[in-house]
Amino acid sequence: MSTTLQDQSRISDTHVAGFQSLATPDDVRRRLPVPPRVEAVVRRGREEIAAVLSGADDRLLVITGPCSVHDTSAALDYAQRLRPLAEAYADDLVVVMRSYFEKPRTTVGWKGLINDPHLDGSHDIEAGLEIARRFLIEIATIGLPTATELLEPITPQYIAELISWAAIGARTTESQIHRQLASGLSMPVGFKNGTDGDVQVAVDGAVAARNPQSFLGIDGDGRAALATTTGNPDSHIVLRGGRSGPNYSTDHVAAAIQQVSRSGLEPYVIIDASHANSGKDHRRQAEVVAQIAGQIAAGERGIGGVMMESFLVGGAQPLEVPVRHPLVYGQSVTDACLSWEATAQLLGDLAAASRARRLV
Ligand SMILES: O=C[C@H](O)[C@H](O)COP(=O)(O)O
Ligand SMILES: C=C(OP(=O)(O)O)C(=O)O
Repeated sequence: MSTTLQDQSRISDTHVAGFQSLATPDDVRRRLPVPPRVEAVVRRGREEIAAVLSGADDRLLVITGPCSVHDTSAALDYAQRLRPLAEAYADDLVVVMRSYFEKPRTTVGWKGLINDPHLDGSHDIEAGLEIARRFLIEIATIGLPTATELLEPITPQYIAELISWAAIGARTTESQIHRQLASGLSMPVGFKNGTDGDVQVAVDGAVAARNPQSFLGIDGDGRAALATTTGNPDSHIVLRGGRSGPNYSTDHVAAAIQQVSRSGLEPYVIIDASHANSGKDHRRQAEVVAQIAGQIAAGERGIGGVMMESFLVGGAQPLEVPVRHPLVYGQSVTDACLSWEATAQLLGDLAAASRARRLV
């Protein structure tokens, strides 16, 4: 821990136990550079997602993967299984792997692999940033674009260049910091509706992100910097349900499309089948995906994408930090996930729905 002028003051940081300097974003990027194949996968992913969400590509975006990555080997195993299906359904689906390292908590809990990569409360964030970056390179090397939630305004400097789709989550969608951040990001960004179910905050977030912004950030050297952005043309909204209930029904989708259109956004939404749309019940999530597939097959063009929380083993297991007992391989330690078998079936159903939509 370093000693600073602030440490010598008795009125500053009275509730701070310490600061620890980290490697700068440029240090980490130099240690783990982007290979040309990875750059091509990230770029293609971004372009295809943007094309789907602007109506230029009539396929369906499917974002699928674990609620959180806690064991990179199991998540790589998932990616190896997902890749052949992504290829098989490439005429109908743009498949992107959920690779979530930052978990927003309702109150407290494990905050993800970047914050606590050893799952022991040591909060080795420097290691977490490198593990996340290495993992994203590995997934892109397999040939899959990745999706993540960006929760902290500083982490993007370390990992964002490897990501093809980003979410601003339900708990931060109304935050000016996150809207400003999204305005400078290089990939399409989805704003979730609020935890109370309010869709307008997501629409407002997407509009704010399309505009140029000036705000406080850090540069590649880790120094405080004035960041000026040009605005992100590929911001959109994600329906995830809320305390007021689910919002994936035909009526909810029609209302949301009207709402985004009124604000000047393209008439497309992504639907998250998990979270408050499924009550975090993975069995219910499968029913929600099936219902959404039905809407798509019936010709609903406003559904640009579907998100599924999915891992190798269905459900979720409790996580005690530090971990004292072996964890079930390939099972979520945060929200309940669809099993691999259920996911494979649903990917086929969504591909069939996307095909059917072209004929309506
Ligand atoms: O997706 C994950 C969770 O829904 C979110 O992080 C909140 O989790 P919590 O309510 O268990 O804290
Ligand atoms: C936390 C998540 O979602 P939401 O912001 O919708 O709760 C998530 O997708 O992991």
